[in-house]
Amino acid sequence: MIRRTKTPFRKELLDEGAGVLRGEKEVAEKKMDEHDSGGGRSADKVPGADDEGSTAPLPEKVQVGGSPMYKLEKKLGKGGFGQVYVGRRIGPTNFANERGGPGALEVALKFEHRSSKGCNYGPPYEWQVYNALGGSHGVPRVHYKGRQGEYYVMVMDMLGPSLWDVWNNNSHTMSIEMVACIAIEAISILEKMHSRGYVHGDVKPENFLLGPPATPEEKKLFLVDLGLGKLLNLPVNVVPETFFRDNGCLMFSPIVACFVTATRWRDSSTGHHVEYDQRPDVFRGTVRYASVHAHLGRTGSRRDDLESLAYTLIFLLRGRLPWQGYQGENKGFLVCKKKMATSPETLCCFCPQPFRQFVEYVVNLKFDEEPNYAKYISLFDGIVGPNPDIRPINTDGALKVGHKRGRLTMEEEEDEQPKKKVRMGMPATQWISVYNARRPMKQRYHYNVADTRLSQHIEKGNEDGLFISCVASCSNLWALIMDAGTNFSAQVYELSTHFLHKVSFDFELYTPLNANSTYSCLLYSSFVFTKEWIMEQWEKNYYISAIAGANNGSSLVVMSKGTQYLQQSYKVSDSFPFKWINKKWREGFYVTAMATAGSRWAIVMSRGAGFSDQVVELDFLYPSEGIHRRWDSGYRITSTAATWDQSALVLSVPRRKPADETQETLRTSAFPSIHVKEKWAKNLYIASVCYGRTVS
Ligand SMILES: Nc1ncnc2c1ncn2[C@@H]1O[C@H](COP(=O)(O)OP(=O)(O)OP(=O)(O)O)[C@@H](O)[C@H]1O
Repeated sequence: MIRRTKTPFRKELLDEGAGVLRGEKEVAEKKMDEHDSGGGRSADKVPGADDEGSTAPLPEKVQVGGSPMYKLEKKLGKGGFGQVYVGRRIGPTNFANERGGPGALEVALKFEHRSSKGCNYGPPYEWQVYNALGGSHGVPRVHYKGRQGEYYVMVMDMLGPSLWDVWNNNSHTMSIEMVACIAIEAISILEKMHSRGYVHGDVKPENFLLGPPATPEEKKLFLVDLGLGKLLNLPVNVVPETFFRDNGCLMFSPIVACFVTATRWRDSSTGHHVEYDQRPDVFRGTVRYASVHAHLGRTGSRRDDLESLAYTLIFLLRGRLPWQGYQGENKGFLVCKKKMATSPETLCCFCPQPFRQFVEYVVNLKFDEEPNYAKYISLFDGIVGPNPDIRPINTDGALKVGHKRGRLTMEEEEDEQPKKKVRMGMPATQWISVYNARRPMKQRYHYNVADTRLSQHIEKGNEDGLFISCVASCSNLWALIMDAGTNFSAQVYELSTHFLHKVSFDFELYTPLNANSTYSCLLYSSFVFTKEWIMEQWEKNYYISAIAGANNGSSLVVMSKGTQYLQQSYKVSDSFPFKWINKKWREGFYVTAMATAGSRWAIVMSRGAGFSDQVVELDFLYPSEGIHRRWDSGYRITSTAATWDQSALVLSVPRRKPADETQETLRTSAFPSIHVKEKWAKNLYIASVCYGRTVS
């Protein structure tokens, strides 16, 4: 079985991969920009698209893998990696004249340059997927493939226009019946693909093609572009170094793992669902149609294809999606935020009921939940005409799914529990409090504490032998948790109005490994005050042990002596700095404290944190599903922070397992004062607390 390892090597490896993905994201976004501004052009057919293939001229004639000879004719399309041309069969041949099939007079030739990112390890990854799926329901057949000169060439059945072309050529409209037929057929195509263990990963109107016009297949729907897995390829220059660093050829396997899990939801050797993971800097797909989970960097699974299909259908029906038109560097974040904030009712306000129901079903699917394809198909039965022969799109494939339909829906309806809806379109903020099992100890909390009252509580706590274990802020008032069991020997704190709000750059500071070495830091005048204070404390062997930020920009930094930390580094940034965290993970740092002030994040990472692995769950609401999955794998929440938009939870695996691993979390609209006492009665103590966005 291919498993993701929990070694630092894995982090490094995936980070390199993520670098590639960020590159790909730009491609996807660029395409969307073209799409958004031009309005009349398909994302795959943007002006200047020809430039990319200019590394080497395409051959005039092609013959690969025992195929007949083809002459290149008109260009059919172009994507991020490949160029597709009509190939006309020429010359003496033993092949019978066929319309389709291996002897077809006209074929589609897909060229991919050997230096393309999809070909770092040899033939494009898409070839493997076509080997497994080609010719199955809704997937075109590939007849020959091989390399000619600088290009990998795939000879496949010629198809017709894409759904985007049809929509575009029909004044940006499509009839309800047509879209309902597309829904039925597309769900059945995805069902077939998923049943073979694959997910597509880039479902969008441009990737659904009809059969060639004026042929018996002109109303048949096909799904193309099966090569999304290639996006996880690493660039050639990082491969050798990464491969050999751990000095074992087995180190190929994590690469294969991150490669394969991109397009398979089911592990081919074990038959199990692939493991859940979230890497917030990884994005696969096309911004406009991507699922929210894909935006957030979660491992792709069947639900993502269905969510993208839902957006595809609504786009074809309404001609526009509510998150179109965002531009700039922050586009992915803004689009994702808008998707989260758009309820199925709002998204489908001008669409017939079945479309809304479909959206509702698919956005509520769990990571490894088996979609009920038959039920989704049956939603659209009432819209399409009763006679399948005169439907605008052939829905034959769906009949096979439909055979099981009656039975399935009945069983399903009996068993089905009402589901909690995840996307209500109504943002709200709450307290998140995390409780750990501990040996009985004294813990004290204060909340709604104004700046002026802070010192009094802290001094009293110190007198009673308590030190601050965590801090948080709500409505510019502080919450303070003080414990007897921190193991700290001394503590200092700094209340500052200059910590977060004036900083307009990302910056970081390092403590020296020993007190004599020089600091390596960047200075920004507005930050000097707190920065200098922190550095002074670092000199005296105090380390940041808790941090909170208020909406008015002020901050509370608590530094303690007697921590196990060896070195510390922190960063303040406008968006969640996952890339930086990733980099620091590779250097042996782990997140030990987090805070937000307005929409800014402050992250503290430490060496010697006592963790063997760490992950981040980032979402526009409380990421319950991810947390439960992580808990099951031995992770426990160690830091929390939330802005008005997002909540981030850091989960870690401790090097030394506590005797009792119990951890509970609460979300409450008011500070959980009564609940805390109930938890204490069970020897559960507050380990982390924050206030911010947790419901949507
Ligand atoms: N078999 C085919 N017959 C006709 N046209 C095709 C065929 N395959 C692909 N095309 C056209 O070429 C375009 C690009 O193909 P495809 O999506 O496979 O390329 P890609 O480079 O892998 O794309 P992407 O950038 O989305 O990954 C399609 O949108 C479609 O217009």
